[in-house]
Amino acid sequence: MTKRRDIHDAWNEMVLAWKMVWQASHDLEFWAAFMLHCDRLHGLAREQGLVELEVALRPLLGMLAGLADPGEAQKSQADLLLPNVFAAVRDACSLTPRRKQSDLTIGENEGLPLVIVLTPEVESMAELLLQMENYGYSFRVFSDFMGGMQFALAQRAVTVLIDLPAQVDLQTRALIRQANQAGLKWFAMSQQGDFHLRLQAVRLEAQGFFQLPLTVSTLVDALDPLAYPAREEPYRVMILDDSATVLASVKKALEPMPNLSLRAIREPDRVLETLLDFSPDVLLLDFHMQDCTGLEVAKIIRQNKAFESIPIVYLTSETSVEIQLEAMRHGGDDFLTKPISQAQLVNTVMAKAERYRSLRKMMVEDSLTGLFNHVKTKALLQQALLQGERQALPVCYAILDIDHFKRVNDSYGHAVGDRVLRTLARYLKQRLRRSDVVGRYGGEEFAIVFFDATLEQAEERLNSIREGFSRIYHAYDEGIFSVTFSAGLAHFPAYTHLMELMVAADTALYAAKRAGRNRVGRAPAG
Ligand SMILES: Nc1nc2c(ncn2[C@@H]2O[C@H](COP(=O)(O)OP(=O)(O)OP(=O)(O)O)[C@@H](O)[C@H]2O)c(=O)[nH]1
Repeated sequence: MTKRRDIHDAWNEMVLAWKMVWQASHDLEFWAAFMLHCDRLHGLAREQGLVELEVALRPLLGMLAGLADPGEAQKSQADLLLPNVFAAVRDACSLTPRRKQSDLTIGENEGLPLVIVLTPEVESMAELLLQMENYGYSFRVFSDFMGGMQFALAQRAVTVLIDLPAQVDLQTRALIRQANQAGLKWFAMSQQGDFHLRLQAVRLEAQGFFQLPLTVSTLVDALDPLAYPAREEPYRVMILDDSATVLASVKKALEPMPNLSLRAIREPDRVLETLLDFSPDVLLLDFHMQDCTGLEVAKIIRQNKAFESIPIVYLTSETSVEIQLEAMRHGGDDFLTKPISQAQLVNTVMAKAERYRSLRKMMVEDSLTGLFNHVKTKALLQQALLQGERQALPVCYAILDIDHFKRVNDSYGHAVGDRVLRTLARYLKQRLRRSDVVGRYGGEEFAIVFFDATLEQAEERLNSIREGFSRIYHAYDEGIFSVTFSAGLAHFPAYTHLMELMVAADTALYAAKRAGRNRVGRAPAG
């Protein structure tokens, strides 16, 4: 994204120094360190003839030069000046010059979900939006609401954030109506959070309301479902019935259902292979077939550990309660008595499938972060290794551990610690490919499986994630802080067995910790 790496790096260091000031604005030493970084950036700007950046830095340097007894007032003053510097840095580093049509541009990357912000207070958004860039969004901020909305519509923005004035004027109403008509989702934001304004936002069909100042986590929580909608796979329903008439009527009832995929078979001896291949969320099973009973088929299915919890619903004309109870004792979950009403069939199938899905989700997901849990991550790593071996493709495995996480809990509280874990989880998911596996290994440890990636590719990706994550601010009651992580990386085929690979990554992680943390360690070639 940048062609002036040194400017970019100097700015990042300046931001890190600023964070220290933010946390202790009375500490002169932190101010002095911050000033050194400002000086350095200024020097680079002069060397490279970046006049805009030089000019933007001048008031800040002037203020810092006269600093004697710093505190909150000086912090606020610098807070006002920094967005200008930031905008000039962006201009200097941008591959393409900043387009004049928007007042502030964050994230030039093509393909990133675009968010448009309409606000008269353009500069006040700069820091927040810089943070959001780390989460994979690109932003345009407009003070001209009309121009901004046109841009949003033309560029198919994911959403628009509109700074609502206390009295929503006619022009803003017209713009909002235009967005609603085009199906463009928008959020209201305002310094005020009074009932009257919230009511107006609701009536104007806002997706949500943000009271300013806005935190990164609130914004990401609201934007993620729009930008990255969860891909809900259709429920898979399998039916085994030797009657063509029953199959036809079940198909007629279920096939038009959206979000449902049906697989029908008539031969009992194909049941195991079809279960394996189709992996249904519910099985409809004929109770009386020519060659065997449904009860016998259910027993065969339940002998197999992989299928022991699939819901089985019998289709039967059997009305004897005793026989039905006997069948339930042997692995059945429900009965549908023929002739089956369409509504009853659809309701039963959906209820069973939904419950089975959420049960399976609970079994594989970590409840805090929504990532795969330890057991599932390990199983997926094993699967990736087998696939890598079959297809002669490299597989990398990384274990990540947040640095000094105990201090985060001790200094800011367990709840803030939990939020950091969730932030890292979300950040990892956003920055990795869909084909990569991300899991929470336990505590403050995470694991990644990079499929079909060389050690160099995985290391580069991991380092970029590590740097990005270290730039994210985490908020607590009284300010902000940042954290880093260390990682250990090992790869297949250098390590062919699961345990060898995991131990190698673990050893590399501890070497990275010993070497000073905030780095990626590589396991030796094996
Ligand atoms: N908030 C929160 N903390 C957790 C969770 N699981 C583990 N922890 C904490 O994570 C911390 C891990 O601390 P240590 O193993 O000493 O390591 P560290 O402080 O990260 O230090 P290094 O790994 O050596 O950089 C402990 O304080 C645990 O209580 C969790 O789910 N939520």
